[in-house]
Amino acid sequence: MKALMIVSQMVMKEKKDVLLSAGLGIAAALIGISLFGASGYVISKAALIPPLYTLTIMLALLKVFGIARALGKYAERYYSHRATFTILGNLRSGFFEKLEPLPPSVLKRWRSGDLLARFVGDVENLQNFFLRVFYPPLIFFFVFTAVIFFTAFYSVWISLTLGIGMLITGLAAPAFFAWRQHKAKQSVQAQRNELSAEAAEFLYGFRDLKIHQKAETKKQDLLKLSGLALEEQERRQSLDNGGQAVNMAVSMLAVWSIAMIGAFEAASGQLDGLFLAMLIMMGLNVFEYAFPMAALPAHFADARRSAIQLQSVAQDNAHSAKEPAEPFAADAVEIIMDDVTFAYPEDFRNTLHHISLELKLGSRTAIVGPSGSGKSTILQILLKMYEPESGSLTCNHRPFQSIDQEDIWRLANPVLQENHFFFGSIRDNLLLANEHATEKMMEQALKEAELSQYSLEDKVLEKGENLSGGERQKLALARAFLREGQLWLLDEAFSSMDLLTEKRLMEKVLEKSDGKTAVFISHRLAGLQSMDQIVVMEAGRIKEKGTYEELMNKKGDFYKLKQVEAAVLSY
Ligand SMILES: Nc1ncnc2c1ncn2[C@@H]1O[C@H](COP(=O)(O)OP(=O)(O)OP(=O)(O)O)[C@@H](O)[C@H]1O
Repeated sequence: MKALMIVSQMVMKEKKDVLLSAGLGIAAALIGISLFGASGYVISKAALIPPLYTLTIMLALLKVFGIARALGKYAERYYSHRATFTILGNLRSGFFEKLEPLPPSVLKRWRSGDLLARFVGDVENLQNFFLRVFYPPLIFFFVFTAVIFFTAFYSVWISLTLGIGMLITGLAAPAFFAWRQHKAKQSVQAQRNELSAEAAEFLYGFRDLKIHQKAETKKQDLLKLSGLALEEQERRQSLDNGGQAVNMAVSMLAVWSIAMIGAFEAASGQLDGLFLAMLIMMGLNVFEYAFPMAALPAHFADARRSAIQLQSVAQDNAHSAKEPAEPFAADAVEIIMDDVTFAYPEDFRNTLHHISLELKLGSRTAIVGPSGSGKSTILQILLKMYEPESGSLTCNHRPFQSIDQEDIWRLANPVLQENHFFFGSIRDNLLLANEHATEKMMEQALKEAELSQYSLEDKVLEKGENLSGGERQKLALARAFLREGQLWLLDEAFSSMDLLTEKRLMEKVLEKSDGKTAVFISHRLAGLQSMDQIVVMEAGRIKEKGTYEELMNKKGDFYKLKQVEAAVLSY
């Protein structure tokens, strides 16, 4: 319920439009019922051949009712749709605002297709909350109460019949369908989210599935999910149709009863026969407002599920949200990691054990070690993507916890193992690193990253599919050359390049990052002489630390790794 309260609050933010549309909706409905009632009365009156002026006045009145009803309906639609779309916009931006500050580590917990489906489908579902859940009972209650009250002046029994019809269509039938809806475990949207998550994975992994001849199996799984989603949609449709049919049947029965009671009362002189047609017409019209009540439980359940699904993403934000930190900026960075132990969320083992590391102002550190030893994890922690379990980190003597992630990212100049490239041009992808970069700066960066064969206009496909692995790394370096970060973090930034290109570009990076704090993660051990310290990792622990000379003289792990590398290269 708490989730729906948040949506209700969002609806009430548009109080003016909501109240206007409700007011106009009630007015238009009452005018419409009056129009029908008055038509019935005029038909009956005309049969008694009244003076011409009476008929003229009554017909003029009908025309006024007709115009007023049309205007009222138009205005009601205008305000209710304006409210709906503003609410939809607020929901979208509200959800995005909740997602935006989420650290990538939290976002990674969600499957991309699922997240996208939530962003589109669940948010869209909630727009129905106002039009199909909030609004219909309001109109239903006011219109029925007014008509029951009005008819009571003519016939208590007809008024009572309308009251019973109101209870059945507005309470009993929706309660029955709410119970049926409650029995359904899944919702259409939940099925769609699952289908979307699977479809996204199918598309991402299509090439690998094809190569491993598993595309057909995956396709069958997808078709099965699609079938389930369709089944759910059909079940939901039949529930809607059932609700409509019940309300239609009840309304017909009620109108028929009104006709019978009216005829009996007119025959026995309790009711002036002149009003019989009017009461029947009013009865016929008022039940129109009962039809949306039948679908209300299904829409309510959908809105509730969607609100919960969206809230579950937002809750992650609440968990990770901290007090707003004091802004942090620096011209140079010194980071001290002290006895840091870390485990990935939902991982039972520690990935890093008691890591202590000093990244002094303007120093260069290389982290080496076998695959899986925790090198990239150190970088993730330096980027504040994750918080350590124990131990502390300070940046320029300020605790990491008190520094906003955004401030760390602003200072950082990262070239990670996987860099994302967006569909667009080389220019678009470079501007991402520095939106103020001029054409000249971007051309220079391309040249320095040895990508002069590309122009800024050249196309980049989604995820940089049309670039080679090495070219993608060069483009990532070009981005880094455009940034003015104080903390260079390079994780296997040259791993897809040939040795000569790697050497040249490493020299360029050293030149560009001169005087700035830099961390280089590498499998290769060549060219580390210029590092201020080399850290050797193994199984999440620091095995050795020192300058190149110190480690070579020590003849420990680094020395052995160098020997192995030399042997492999000469092989
Ligand atoms: N997001 C994650 N969730 C859970 N475990 C992870 C995650 N990322 C990495 N790990 C685990 O943490 C350990 C260290 O990984 P990390 O990527 O830091 O190693 P690495 O030394 O950088 O390896 P490589 O040289 O292959 O890039 C590995 O055992 C890996 O399985």
